Amino acid sequence: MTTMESLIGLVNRIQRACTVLGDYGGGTGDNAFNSLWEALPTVAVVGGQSSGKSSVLESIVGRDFLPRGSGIVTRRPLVLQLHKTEEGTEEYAEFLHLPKRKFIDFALVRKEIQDETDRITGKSKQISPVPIHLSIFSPNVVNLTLIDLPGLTKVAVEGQPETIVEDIESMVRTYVDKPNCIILAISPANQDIATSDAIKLAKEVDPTGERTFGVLTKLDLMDKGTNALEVLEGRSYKLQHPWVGIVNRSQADINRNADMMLARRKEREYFDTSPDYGHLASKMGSEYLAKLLSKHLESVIRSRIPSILSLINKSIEELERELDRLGRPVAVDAGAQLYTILEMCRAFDKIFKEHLDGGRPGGDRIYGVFDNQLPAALKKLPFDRHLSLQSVKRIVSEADGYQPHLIAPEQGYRRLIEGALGYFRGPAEASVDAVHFVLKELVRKSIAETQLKRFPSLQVELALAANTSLEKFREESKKSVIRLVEMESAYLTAEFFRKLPQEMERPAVANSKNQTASPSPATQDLYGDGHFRRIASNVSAYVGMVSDTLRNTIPKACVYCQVRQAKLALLNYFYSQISKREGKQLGLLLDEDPALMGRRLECAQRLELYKKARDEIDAVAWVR
Ligand SMILES: Nc1nc2c(ncn2[C@@H]2O[C@H](COP(=O)(O)OP(=O)(O)OP(=O)(O)O)[C@@H](O)[C@H]2O)c(=O)[nH]1
Repeated sequence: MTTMESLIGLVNRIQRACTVLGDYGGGTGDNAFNSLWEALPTVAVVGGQSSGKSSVLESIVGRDFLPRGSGIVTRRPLVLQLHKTEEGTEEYAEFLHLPKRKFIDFALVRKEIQDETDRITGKSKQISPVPIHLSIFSPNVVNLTLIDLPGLTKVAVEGQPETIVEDIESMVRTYVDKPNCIILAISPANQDIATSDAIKLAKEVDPTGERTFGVLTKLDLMDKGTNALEVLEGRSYKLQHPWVGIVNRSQADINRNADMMLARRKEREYFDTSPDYGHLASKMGSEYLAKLLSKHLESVIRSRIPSILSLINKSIEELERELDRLGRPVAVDAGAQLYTILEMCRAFDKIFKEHLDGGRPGGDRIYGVFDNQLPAALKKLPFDRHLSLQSVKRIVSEADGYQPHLIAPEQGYRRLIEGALGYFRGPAEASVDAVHFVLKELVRKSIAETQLKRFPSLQVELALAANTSLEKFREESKKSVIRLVEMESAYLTAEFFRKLPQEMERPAVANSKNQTASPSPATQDLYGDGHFRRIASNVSAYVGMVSDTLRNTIPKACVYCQVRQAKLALLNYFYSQISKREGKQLGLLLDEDPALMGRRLECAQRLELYKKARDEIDAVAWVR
């Protein structure tokens, strides 16, 4: 195999693989991947209707094989891959959509193109961007790939949708817009070149004429006494590549079923004997055009190989990264499935702990509960109201009953304190709830940060089990903090009250330093408002002390019962559930989101294509 054959062949193989993956030049563009196709040099045949596109293609191939008829015959792109074979070998054609079937009879090729067109577009005369791939193996061709596109029209005819004119143009544009597309612009010589659809479009997308090959057909149909030298010698419209004139079979030849090889010979003769074009004869005709294109395509491919390779390498990296993210496909046997599940649980557990212990955010919010929420709630408790003068008087006298207290209202103190301590339940329970919600949120977050999102059923089940555990921890924690509050009511710190008389007298002592003779104010208004105010302030001081204690002990209870338990045993409940499952049920847990499975498959296929392409390029690119 020569370099030329292998380079064009390589691009052919990559193009075919792209089509299999639904990634083709005229594609819909909703493809998230870089289109490899777009990086590949292609030759697109464009021209107005009846400009002679089919005829040019057929004479390049040397066979009749394209559908003919009135209206828009080419309604899907035809990717025509020509492979030169050894002299004397049999010619045959093959379609990508019918692998393993060799077409020897080219009339059947024509029929298959028609049928395959209709298969996608229906008989509706609609057009479709999905290409048909046809390979022709023949000693009479050069290695070349051409894409035949629907002919540009100006008006819709019988039964065609109104939009057909624009539809065709935009389909053709998706090909010729690409900087890697070589444009084979077909114009008939018996028409003013200024009105050529092909040249109009080429001018727009390739103003410098670098990638446009101008082809002039129907030279034989020009009016007697006129010639196309202005065009062919590049004066009418200048292109970087020389114009090629062509003489195809006439309609009469076609009707007569004139042989293609004979037509080629007649074309040769036409130029060789032409008084107008004799001096250009060696650079005219369909055979010359085919060789010219083949050589050009090969050199373009060669020059693009580094950029194609770098695109392929970049895509391979992207795909591998995406596959890593999507995860490997799930194992089928129960043991491996259980292993996969446990592995994911471990990963989840690790991430969850990192959120709590630091390294990942979120655990600090629990400290926020203890440092802000709890102290603020404690501060807001309505002790002022509970210990207002009125309320203290009422509670103390109710506690005294018919016998007012003599010195200190023992019962009154108890009732006031017990009443006040009841208020601590609220903030205690609220702290437990707040910690619970932080933990729950961290479970959610941790799940999102693992592979678990791949498996919706497993994810739901695990979240459910984790939350059930958290709920249990919350209950325990509530019991504990309530117990802390109740313990404070159950036994009051006697020492505090033993100290009281001294403290009551402290202001008096202080006073006595200055006014030695005056009696202590404490004794003065023993049963007046001052007495009750003092009781209120004593109770308030005691309650403040309890509040300080609880501010320290409630967090300990929450951490002990909830946070520590979550770290130790969050998934225990899940594990006990899982161990009861049979193999089949395990498999169900690992049911993946179908969209995700599809995506993985797509990535894997594409990765394989790109890797194969890379290997092939490596194998041929440096052969000289
Ligand atoms: N005499 C002569 N007739 C030609 C030449 N090229 C094409 N024709 C005729 O022009 C008509 C249209 O040619 P096609 O090759 O079918 O043109 P097309 O651009 O493929 O047409 P659509 O597929 O309908 O868009 C046919 O009858 C051909 O025989 C030529 O160089 N000389």
